[in-house]
Amino acid sequence: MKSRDTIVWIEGLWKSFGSLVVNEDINIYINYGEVVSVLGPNGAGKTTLLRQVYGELRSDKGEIFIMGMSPGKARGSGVMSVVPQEAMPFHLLRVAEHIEMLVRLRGMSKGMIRQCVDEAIDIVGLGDYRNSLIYDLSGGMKRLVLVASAIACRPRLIILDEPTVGIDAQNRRRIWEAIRGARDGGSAVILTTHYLHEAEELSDRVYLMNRRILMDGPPGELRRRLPWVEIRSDDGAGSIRVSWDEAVNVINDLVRRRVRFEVREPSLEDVFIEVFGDGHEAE
Ligand SMILES: Nc1ncnc2c1ncn2[C@@H]1O[C@H](COP(=O)(O)OP(=O)(O)OP(=O)(O)O)[C@@H](O)[C@H]1O
Repeated sequence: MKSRDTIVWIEGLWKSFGSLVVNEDINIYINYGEVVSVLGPNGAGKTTLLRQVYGELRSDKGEIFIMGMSPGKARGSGVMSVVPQEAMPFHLLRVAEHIEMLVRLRGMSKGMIRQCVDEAIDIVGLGDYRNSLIYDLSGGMKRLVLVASAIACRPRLIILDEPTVGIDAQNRRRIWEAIRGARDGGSAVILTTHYLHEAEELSDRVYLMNRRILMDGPPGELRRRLPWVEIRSDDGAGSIRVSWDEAVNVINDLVRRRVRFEVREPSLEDVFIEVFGDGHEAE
């Protein structure tokens, strides 16, 4: 619901390319201090949606307000930052120079820049590479430079389109920490990812979309909408999915027969498969 805490308000948004409708009647809100993930299969229209939020694409119909401003105005006033899908940093700059340049472009006052550039470098763990030429960094480290540039000096809204694609586990965790830190500092973060475990770890709320929004809510709430629990036992029965009520009887029986077993609750990936089918590319 829209409230005093709402920073992004999207209502009745439509976008087509020729005859292809990519976003259909999208309604989304994001509050300060919230991480919101937009999830869906390839071609679901996630990037197209984000491009409208950061003012790179014009919507056909509907409204987007960011702190009460149009996306173009919000971008011009420096309240948001973005890491677009497949973005590359400027290769001929050094790490600290890159972050500083992007922060300056957002109009930060000079006195504060040094401190928040250093803070961002620390958060993503690039301290040893502060003065390295970006050209010489690995692909994953270049991604860290982009994320550091986006979170530095805490813009009110941070937009990240698949920020961890192709990133190793250690650097992925650094990006997660950066996102959590931004959230804890009061920024709103909107991101897309195909890594459902990542969405589950990070998000306060998720939107599942395929052209239009099909489901939304906190990950825990969406998981609880699946009416089963999975029990894997060593007695040859393999895995079975039973209702929560039945689970009590099954588990009592396994305990009585001294059979080893594991219980698995539904994950966000199970929700995704339920909504979109199992031909998706989630990890
Ligand atoms: N500029 C464009 N012109 C024409 N069609 C486009 C354009 N941009 C995107 N599309 C089409 O719109 C649809 C949605 O694309 P979009 O990139 O928004 O999906 P996505 O959910 O971000 O996909 P992915 O998960 O693969 O990144 C696709 O069918 C794509 O081919």
